[in-house]
Amino acid sequence: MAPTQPPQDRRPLVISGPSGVGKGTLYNLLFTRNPNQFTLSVSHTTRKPRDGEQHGQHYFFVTMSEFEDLISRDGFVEHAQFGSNRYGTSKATIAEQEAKGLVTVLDIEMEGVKQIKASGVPARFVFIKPPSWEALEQRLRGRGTEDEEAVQKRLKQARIELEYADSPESPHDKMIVNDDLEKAYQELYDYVYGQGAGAQ
Ligand SMILES: Nc1ncnc2c1ncn2[C@@H]1O[C@H](COP(=O)(O)OP(=O)(O)OP(=O)(O)O)[C@@H](O)[C@H]1O
Repeated sequence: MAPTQPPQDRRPLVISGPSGVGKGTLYNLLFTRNPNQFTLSVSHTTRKPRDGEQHGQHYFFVTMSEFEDLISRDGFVEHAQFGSNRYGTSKATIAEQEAKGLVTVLDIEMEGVKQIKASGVPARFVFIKPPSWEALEQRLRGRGTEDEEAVQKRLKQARIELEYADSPESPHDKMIVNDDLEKAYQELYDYVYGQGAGAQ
């Protein structure tokens, strides 16, 4: 039987790793097999909503001045700029989910991980690794969501992320190689619920 209670350790779970390694696949398994215990963090962004995107579900869509106001009030655990748009995870968002008894999962890239670590906000850091470089390339291409230029960009960034994860500055509490999906899930589950929990 899957546990009906969230893990005892309710600190936010920061999941990072190169694009295409299977982060989303793994935490979505965690969510569906253990319902009502986890929640994926909803970010703030200054970019415009795309068709079908809902405020509060996909993102909190805010203006640049609202975003900057929140930065000045130290309201983010991490924030970044991509192109002309800003993205961030607010402290209030995490606190609201914690108050509901849920564990917040943050799917964050390397710079965000560094900021969260530096902020001192309590969190658990998990890094997902590919079994090999070739496997990562295959997964990124196989997913079919990016054109070749975007694949190359993601692979370049992947090298940087993997080097950082293996460096002494790496803040990760747990590294999981996502080779066999069920094995990787079991490792994630055991870490999240405590040693030897035994995935259902
Ligand atoms: N263990 C696995 N073995 C083989 N394929 C896998 C495995 N885990 C995930 N995949 C596949 O790899 C692809 C990338 O997975 P996913 O989209 O979850 O990656 P991601 O790390 O969340 O990427 P991004 O950071 O770009 O959102 C998907 O097509 C997924 O089905």
